[in-house]
Amino acid sequence: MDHLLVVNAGSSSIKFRIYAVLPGDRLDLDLKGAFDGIGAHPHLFADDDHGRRVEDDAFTAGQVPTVAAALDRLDDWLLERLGGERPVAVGHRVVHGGPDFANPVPVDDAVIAKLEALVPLAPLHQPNNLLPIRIIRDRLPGVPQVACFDTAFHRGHPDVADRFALPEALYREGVRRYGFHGLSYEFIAHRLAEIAPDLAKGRVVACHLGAGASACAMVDGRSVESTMGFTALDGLPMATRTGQLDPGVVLYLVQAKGLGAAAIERLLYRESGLLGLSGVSADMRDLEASREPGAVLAIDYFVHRIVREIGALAAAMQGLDGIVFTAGIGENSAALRARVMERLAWLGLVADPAANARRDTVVSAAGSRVQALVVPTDEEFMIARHTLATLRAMAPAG
Ligand SMILES: Nc1ncnc2c1ncn2[C@@H]1O[C@H](COP(=O)(O)OP(=O)(O)O)[C@@H](O)[C@H]1O
Ligand SMILES: CC(=O)OP(=O)(O)O
Ligand SMILES: [Mg+2]
Repeated sequence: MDHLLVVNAGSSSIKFRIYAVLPGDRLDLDLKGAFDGIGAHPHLFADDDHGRRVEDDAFTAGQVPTVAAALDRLDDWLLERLGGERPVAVGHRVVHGGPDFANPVPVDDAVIAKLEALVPLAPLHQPNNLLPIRIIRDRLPGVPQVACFDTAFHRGHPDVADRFALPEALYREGVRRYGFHGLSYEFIAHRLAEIAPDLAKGRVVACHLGAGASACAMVDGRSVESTMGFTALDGLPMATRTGQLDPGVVLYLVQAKGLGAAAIERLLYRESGLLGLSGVSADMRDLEASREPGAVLAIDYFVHRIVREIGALAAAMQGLDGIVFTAGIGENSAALRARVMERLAWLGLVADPAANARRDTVVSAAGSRVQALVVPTDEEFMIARHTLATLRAMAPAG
């Protein structure tokens, strides 16, 4: 039996899957797990194909301070799970594909060098995406690896959505509005076509609200706008990232306060967002449980910006047929969804509070002009499909 390994290394977690590749290239999940809470409350867990927990280990922050440290513990364990077998391929999420990569690609040294050059544009993610690629290249030489990009799904944007109002030369060298969370949005588009085919053909704003957060405008299943831009800093506020910020603030930090690039990067990527606003936590669960004024403000700001962006994306599409909530916060916080839906009443969205509390798929009321859905995302499934398709294109089965 052939197996496929999928690795989604993020800013604070490594999600992994092992799939059996069945005849007709159907994918059958064998193992699903994650090392999450890295640097805070590290936790390694995995479930087998029957959903039984086969691994459940908690660590101290000091034992697993970084994604690199987590990978150090994870690689032997994962190779053991493969039982000494070499997977047919390994698929990876890579956050930034830059101007060169609009599709998944087989990884070689030249590709790694190009992706390495994009590290400054995704400092929380790109180094963590490249590390497992290097580890597997060393430990399983010759096993094909495929990089699947968060930017790829957005590459068909109309020109006006792809640009900043900067001189053309900067656009040509790659200073563009790429958009991220593309694997997640591609999965949502795929899933909507199955569960709500009419809506899937319409105008939808999908809101990926996790540690990173963005919204994507989709028309007939294709991305036409994203709140994220050149980097995954733009748009909505996130766990520790600012979201949209007047670039004049950055000039002020340089000119009036003498901050250098490293200090600014730390501020914008790691000390801001829900954490910076609240002074309490980067985690929505902590904020929802807190009565601190900062925690209340952080959630108010998050809701305000989500609603603002949905309005802007609806205007960009000249109308709105539905919204989708996904990722950690979007899938799990009924309170957050309720507040967003309440503020979209003017667009014709009528919530169904009981359905929302139950986390039904459809959380808007029957007859609501704008539908609202909760759709759990599955970036790893999308990576697996792309990896297998890329593998088949490399070496046609015969
Ligand atoms: N039950 C819940 N209620 C509110 N927020 C939640 C809940 N469960 C998870 N979250 C939030 O989801 C976020 C993580 O989302 P996730 O999509 O897993 O992030 P990522 O993959 O980007 O690390 C956490 O910040 C946490 O606050
Ligand atoms: C692009 C991005 O922000 O990803 P994540 O939500 O995994 O941090
Ligand atoms: Mg994520």
